[in-house]
Amino acid sequence: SDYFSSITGLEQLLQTENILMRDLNAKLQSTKVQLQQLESELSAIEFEQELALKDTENYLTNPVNVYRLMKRLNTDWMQVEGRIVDMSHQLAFNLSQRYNDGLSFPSQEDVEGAALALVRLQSTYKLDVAQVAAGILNGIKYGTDMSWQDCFVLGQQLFEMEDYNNTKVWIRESMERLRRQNKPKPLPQMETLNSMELVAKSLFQMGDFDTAYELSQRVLEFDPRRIRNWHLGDKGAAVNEEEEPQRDALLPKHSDSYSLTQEFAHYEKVCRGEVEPSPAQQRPLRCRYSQGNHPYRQLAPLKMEEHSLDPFVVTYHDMLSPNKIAQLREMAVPHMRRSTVNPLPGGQNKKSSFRVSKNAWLAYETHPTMGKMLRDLSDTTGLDMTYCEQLQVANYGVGGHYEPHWDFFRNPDHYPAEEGNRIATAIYYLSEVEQGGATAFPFLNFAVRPQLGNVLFWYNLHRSSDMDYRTKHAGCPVLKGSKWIGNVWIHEVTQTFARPCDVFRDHEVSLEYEIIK
Ligand SMILES: O=C(O)CCC(=O)C(=O)O
Ligand SMILES: [Fe+2]
Repeated sequence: SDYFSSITGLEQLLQTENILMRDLNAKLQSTKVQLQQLESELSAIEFEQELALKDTENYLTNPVNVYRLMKRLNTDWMQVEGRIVDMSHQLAFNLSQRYNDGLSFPSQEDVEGAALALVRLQSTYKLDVAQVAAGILNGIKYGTDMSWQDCFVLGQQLFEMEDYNNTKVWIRESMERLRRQNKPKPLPQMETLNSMELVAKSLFQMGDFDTAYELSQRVLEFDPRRIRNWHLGDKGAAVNEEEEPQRDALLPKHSDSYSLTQEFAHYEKVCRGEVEPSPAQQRPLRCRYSQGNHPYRQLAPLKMEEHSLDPFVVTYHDMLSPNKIAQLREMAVPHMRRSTVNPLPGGQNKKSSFRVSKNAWLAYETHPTMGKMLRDLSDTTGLDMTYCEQLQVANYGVGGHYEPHWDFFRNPDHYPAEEGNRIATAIYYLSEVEQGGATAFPFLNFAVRPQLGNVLFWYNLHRSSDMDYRTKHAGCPVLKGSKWIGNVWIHEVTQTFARPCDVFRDHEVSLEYEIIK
């Protein structure tokens, strides 16, 4: 499972469908030939029957005809039976067998994850549902239209996830699409009509009369007799209060309280690029050549772009070539697992909708490219790399994201005392992203778009080694494309000379950012 969290799993699913498709096609082709044969045999028999019916007595007094009638019934029809049995064997289509053969299928959790991702994108980027359903993202048409059934199933999924606001939007889009469909509408399967009725009844009970009405009208258009399912006193319509406890509130179950805060709404704005730092913040910022901390950089100076001076957040351009990036990603793919959050050493890692991506940890010693990355970082930042975590390569699929968080640990049990906390973070961008997927700093009012080979670097701690709460950051949801990054977390203890501590505690400026607003 966990196919929805990154692109690598999805490729397997595409492969599964490709195999199923070829399978089904082969079956259809081979049975087509057999069906044609049966048809021609049938018409030969029909011909005989016509002859017989025209003049039955004459027909039956001919010994040849009698013999052939006998033979047809005694053997030919048996063969027909055999052929049909063969055909049904050939047609047998057993998905669970394919599952056991090792083909990948998404689980219920995957389908829910994909639905959640779609809704997350819709809300973060303020997308119009009608446009999403038409395969259009921010004005660019990428995919094919969703059918009314696709939209309905998504609405139903959201209903089961108790996200009622979005249920309504998608069910309405589905009904709108159904209404607009000009060509004759084939009668949907009975299960579809049943589900439509069921959702309509639930919406009715929850007080969303408009959507319920709309839905029931479309059902009745298909099958007017179903009006009887709506008669008063109908068992199906009346739900026993005791069996079905009243739902607390019309708030989506999946949405934790954080996503309802002002702070979160502001973060979404930063992801959409609707805010920018104040002029006072921006004025001192420069793009410049820097010699870093290594004499070699006098010949090949670094291209440094400042995003913020306090806290210090910068981009170093062109730190890794496309070739090396390809190598890294290749090395990571076989080890990619669903990302977890805040693992306590020895504790249970947790999957979470807070962070939807896959990652792999790679040891720097295993490949010269990675060793070189560390040396470059050290030369660039002046930091000592003795205590840094293994390289974490992460991949976000469409809808993948990492909600605002701090990289430092607030609980000292989460890091080894001899290494200290995460003093700095360096993110290598190992891909670009067509739309979305920026690294956002909601308190600093900017977001950095992934650019191949760039490194985003910042200090998580004040010089006094207090935590700098202003460094809260996030990976915005990927709207189109797939995002790859390499995280390097550098720890505090060996940095005495590289970044001498301040005698004064300089952390007051960031304290107010600890509180969620
Ligand atoms: O995906 C991003 O841009 C940020 C990732 C991040 O903050 C992390 O992995 O800690
Ligand atoms: Fe982070």
